[in-house]
Amino acid sequence: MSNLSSKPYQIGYALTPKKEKTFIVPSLLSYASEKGVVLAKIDPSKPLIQQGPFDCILHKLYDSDWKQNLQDFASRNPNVPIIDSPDSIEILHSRISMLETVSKLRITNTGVPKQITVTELTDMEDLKLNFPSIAKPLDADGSETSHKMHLVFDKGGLKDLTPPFVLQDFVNHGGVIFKVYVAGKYSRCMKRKSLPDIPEEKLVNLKGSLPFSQVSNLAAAGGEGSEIEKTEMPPEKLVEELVEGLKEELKLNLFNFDVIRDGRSKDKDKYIVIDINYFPGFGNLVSGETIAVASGPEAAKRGTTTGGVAVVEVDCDVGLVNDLV
Ligand SMILES: Nc1ncnc2c1ncn2[C@@H]1O[C@H](COP(=O)(O)OP(=O)(O)OP(=O)(O)O)[C@@H](O)[C@H]1O
Ligand SMILES: O=P(O)(O)O[C@H]1[C@H](O)[C@H](O)[C@H](OP(=O)(O)O)[C@@H](OP(=O)(O)O)[C@@H]1O
Ligand SMILES: [Mg+2]
Ligand SMILES: [Mg+2]
Repeated sequence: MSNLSSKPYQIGYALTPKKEKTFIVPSLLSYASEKGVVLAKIDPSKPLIQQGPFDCILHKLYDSDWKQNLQDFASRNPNVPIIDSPDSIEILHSRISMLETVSKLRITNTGVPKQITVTELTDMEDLKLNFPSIAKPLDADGSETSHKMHLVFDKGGLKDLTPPFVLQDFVNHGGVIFKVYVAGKYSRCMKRKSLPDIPEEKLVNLKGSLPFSQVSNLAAAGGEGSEIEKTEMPPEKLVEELVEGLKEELKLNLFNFDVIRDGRSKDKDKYIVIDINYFPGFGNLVSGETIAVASGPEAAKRGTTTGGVAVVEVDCDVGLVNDLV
């Protein structure tokens, strides 16, 4: 598939400087232009309707001015695919509504860890809590603080935390996490280093809480004989059911979700979803992996955009390219 029209296909992108640096890489721009695709930087401080013209909008900004700007543009350009809809993205910005999407799926052998929302630290005494647990900021809006987490070993560990947060059961899972990247109709599951297990016998000596942030971004522990190498991938069918179910539920083209094996279960094929992210770091895919994103007609089928003609190909060495369907 390639751009059959003589006019270049214009993708307008609105990203933070950090995201632009990791995603709009020189190899992407040159590869895109070979396909008749131009990636044009949007100035989010100016009206979108005065920029362009655009055949597709790709964005990962969340402030209210940008949302209004995008809405004004969409109302005048109903046929331009927006990847992805702010309303759909919003569901992932609360760690409660995020995981509720998984609970709605009717898929056996999967689920989410138990979690409670803590809005204030009073009245914790009579709460039945499991330890160890993980305290995660309630908001998962991409801010620095949204990744600041704590392992909590006993009730005393709660006093240092700042509500609102979710207190999620810590589930031993063998120190390896599975990150499933979804881009339109394509998906890839990859292994990444995770928090190590906390054996019962160690727990008795652990008190209070321990801060950490974004362990899954640690360089893959790879190497011969490492935990990661030895760890089996989840059943393909289960991953596929989760991909299709979450695509339907979330109505998103670009996302990934974190899955861990449930070490509490006697069934070694029980896996739980612990996190879902909009427009993650596709460049983190193992080099040479190539996935393609179908928005436009694919997305239109799910009613997230109204048509449009974008199939984009992500190659972590090259980045994101758009082939017109
Ligand atoms: N319920 C859990 N049980 C065991 N380990 C967990 C659990 N939840 C999270 N973790 C560990 O903590 C890490 C960070 O958790 P999570 O992915 O929810 O945070 P995040 O800041 O949203 O990360 P990301 O960078 O993937 O967006 C996970 O990669 C995993 O190693
Ligand atoms: O290893 P991955 O690709 O999962 O790392 C992602 C991470 O999961 C989140 O999606 C980050 O986005 P925010 O949650 O908005 O912080 C991504 O950061 P970004 O700067 O690439 O958007 C990480 O790459
Ligand atoms: Mg995660
Ligand atoms: Mg996350």
